[in-house]
Amino acid sequence: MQYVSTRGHVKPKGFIDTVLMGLADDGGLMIPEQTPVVSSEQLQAWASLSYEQLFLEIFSLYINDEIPKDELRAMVARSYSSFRNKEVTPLKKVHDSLYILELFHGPTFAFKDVALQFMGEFYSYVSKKQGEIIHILGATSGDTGAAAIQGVRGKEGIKICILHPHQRVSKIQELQMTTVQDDNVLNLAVKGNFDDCQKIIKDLFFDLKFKGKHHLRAINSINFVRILAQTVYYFYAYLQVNQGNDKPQLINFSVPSGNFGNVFSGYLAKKMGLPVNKLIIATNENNILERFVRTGEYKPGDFRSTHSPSMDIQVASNFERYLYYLLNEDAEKVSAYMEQLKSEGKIVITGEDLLKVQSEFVALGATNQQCLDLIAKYKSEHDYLLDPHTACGIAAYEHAHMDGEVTVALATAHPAKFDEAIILCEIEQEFPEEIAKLLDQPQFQTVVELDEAEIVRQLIDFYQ
Ligand SMILES: Cc1ncc(COP(=O)(O)O)c(C=O)c1O
Ligand SMILES: N[C@@H](CCOP(=O)(O)O)C(=O)O
Repeated sequence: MQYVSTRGHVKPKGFIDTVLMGLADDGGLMIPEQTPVVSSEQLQAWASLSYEQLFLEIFSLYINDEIPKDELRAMVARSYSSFRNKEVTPLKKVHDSLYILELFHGPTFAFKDVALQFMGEFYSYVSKKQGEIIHILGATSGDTGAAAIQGVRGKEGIKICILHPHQRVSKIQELQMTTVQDDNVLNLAVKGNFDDCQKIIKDLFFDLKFKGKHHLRAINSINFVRILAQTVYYFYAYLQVNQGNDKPQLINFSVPSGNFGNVFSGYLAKKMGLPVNKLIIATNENNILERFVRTGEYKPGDFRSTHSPSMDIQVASNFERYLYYLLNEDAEKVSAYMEQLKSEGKIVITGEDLLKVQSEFVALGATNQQCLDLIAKYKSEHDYLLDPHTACGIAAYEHAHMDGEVTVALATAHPAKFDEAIILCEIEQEFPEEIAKLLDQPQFQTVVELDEAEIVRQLIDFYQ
């Protein structure tokens, strides 16, 4: 399996080189040259596998044996040994048509742990085996940063710098990142929003001289391995829902979305042959994706701070990967569209292409009030406490009226991370011990202006 760029100007690369490259050198995103397809017989044969075994089967379709099987198995076992539930991503039945896939049982209580625990192992492996210098640079709206730091803290040969928007993440997210004292961790709190942070890191990754000189590596979902690791739980959920069914059912997934990484993993799983009906894209009031699915116009709007801060994102970086497939893998067309987005501030998809989008996705941008109402409703009707991101997912599911079909709603974070919203619903929750103990710890972070030159100075100082 070789990997190419959505913009067509990167020579095909193997798996490890693709992960190390992160953002494609031509500014695009790396994707597999062909998508491996899993037959229905193969899928059935996977039904009895554990999460870790399923991970190995799916990864073996993509990694060309570049990591010996026994080493990969050990990396996967270590990655998921830190999860509090042995199923890794357990599925809870709400009623016959709705299941909740809990993705928050990892060390930092959000779905990012599923991929980033493995990425920590991966970077450690290439650092030791290949002597690669690993200087991670990432941007976060709160969860990726915490999970990435947890995945590599204290690991030899690795340094990590995370940019987060100052005072725009939840208190627990901030504590998860900034109470880590290991020398290989730097937190820069940027006086801007997540889109600003993401733009800065993308600019730096695209400066190939700077990237090469400082050995920059990506942990955001611009990195294909993040996408791939996230496909595993779509397969796992499908197999769990259909366990023992003679006639396996097509299912819908409702996915709280921001950077479009999680839902793109679902799209990839579907491309690989997973019987998925609709992918429901749930956003908050930063509803660029909803507007895109409804009208075909992809146009970043005004940034809003909401009760689901991790999804306070206007520029969805993985949208480009979807565009590539929508445009029949025509890299020249993708490049032209991305150029247009830069120069005119929007892209418009029309005609057959728009119908195709609408046949694959349903989308809703939940308002702040809808989000809070859903949290209160599920607590009182189902005694289930949703976090505000998951609540947007459930709001989108209810709006889509998928009655009579089976939908799996992805629970992307634990409510304890977002008590600010839970309190507004007049609900008191008990914090898990791992979260409660963060509250009285000292914090380490450097607050910086939204100034790329200043951020670069901080990075050079840290990486040397
Ligand atoms: C809790 C939570 N839910 C949903 C999302 C959105 O996921 P994605 O960016 O993959 O669309 C994020 C952040 O990305 C998140 O942290
Ligand atoms: N919500 C994310 C934003 C970054 O997304 P990523 O999937 O590209 O890492 C976060 O919590 O940081």
